[in-house]
Amino acid sequence: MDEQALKARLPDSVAARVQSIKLADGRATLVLDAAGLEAESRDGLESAVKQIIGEAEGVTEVRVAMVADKAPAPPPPKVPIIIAVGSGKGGVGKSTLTANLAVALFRMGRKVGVVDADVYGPSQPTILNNKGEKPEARDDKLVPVPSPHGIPLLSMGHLVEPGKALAWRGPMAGNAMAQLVDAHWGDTEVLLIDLPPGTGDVQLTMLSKFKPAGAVIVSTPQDLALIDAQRAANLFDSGKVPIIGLVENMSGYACPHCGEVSDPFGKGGVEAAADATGIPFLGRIPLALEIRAASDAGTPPAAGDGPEAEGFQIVAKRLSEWLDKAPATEAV
Ligand SMILES: Nc1ncnc2c1ncn2[C@@H]1O[C@H](COP(=O)(O)OP(=O)(O)OP(=O)(O)O)[C@@H](O)[C@H]1O
Repeated sequence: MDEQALKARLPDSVAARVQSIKLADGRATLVLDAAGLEAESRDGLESAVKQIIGEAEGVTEVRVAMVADKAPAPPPPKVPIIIAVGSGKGGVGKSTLTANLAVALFRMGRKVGVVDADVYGPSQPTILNNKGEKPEARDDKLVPVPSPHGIPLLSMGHLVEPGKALAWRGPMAGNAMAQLVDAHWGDTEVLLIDLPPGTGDVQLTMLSKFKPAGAVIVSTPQDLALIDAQRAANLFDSGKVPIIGLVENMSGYACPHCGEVSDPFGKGGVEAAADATGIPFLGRIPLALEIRAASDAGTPPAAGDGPEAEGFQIVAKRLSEWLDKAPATEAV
């Protein structure tokens, strides 16, 4: 059998890639043009050629060399848009808001993930209901843990025993946060980061390593909480992170017995502060026992259609409008 007859055994699409073919002493040597092929297709091409040519009479060995002028450019890694959720002080409902915003955005059709960077008091595995699960690692990066509400999550709560991270010093906490963000987020479009309260190392690491596209700040209507919220806003401002807006949590309490609405922390303070500083006001979430009970039970109100879902839906809608116009996130 001569070389042309050997080439004729190959399908046309493969034969078109043959740059040279030689047959000597039973050994067939082919040089194939592999331009534009991904690694998997190259492997497939090589084994197909080896098989077809190897079956020809008089061929005892097949050698295939692939050449390509240019390797195909790998697709650019997809980077989710990072939104930080911060507060000046603890206990104002930042974690509750983050989880419910994620769920509300998901129900609006967005692919959302959550990073629980609150290394000192991780509560997202409880709220999003995947406590006790452990993320796997692939190629030195963590794989987010799915949750029943459609939100993949990475939390320090998945990695350390409750309370263990309390003794961590700043850089350790910052590094831990970096591992949670720089993970296999797949096709996640929006990553909400639940930050620890205040303006410490985790926040600084985040600003230097993964600059968020924007920040949402949560406050209660109390004067002191507002001053702290302003401090958090200043931190984002100085890191040139646009502040998407302020959310007032625990505003107005409806008594479950008589229905009377009272304002344990004052009313409208956050909106007034937003007006005064020119920061957009995204909405208010009432203080409701159901919100607390639902969070503890791993059923965030935004996953249902009860009255407690409404405030979260309004804030999520405003955030979604902001996302439509958001600038591209800088590479992670
Ligand atoms: N609107 C609300 N109505 C009733 N309870 C709420 C509301 N928002 C939050 N809570 C409850 O208040 C407590 C603190 O909320 P959360 O953990 O979300 O605050 P946080 O700001 O993230 O606190 P930390 O920073 O300390 O983790 C939780 O028990 C939560 O269920």
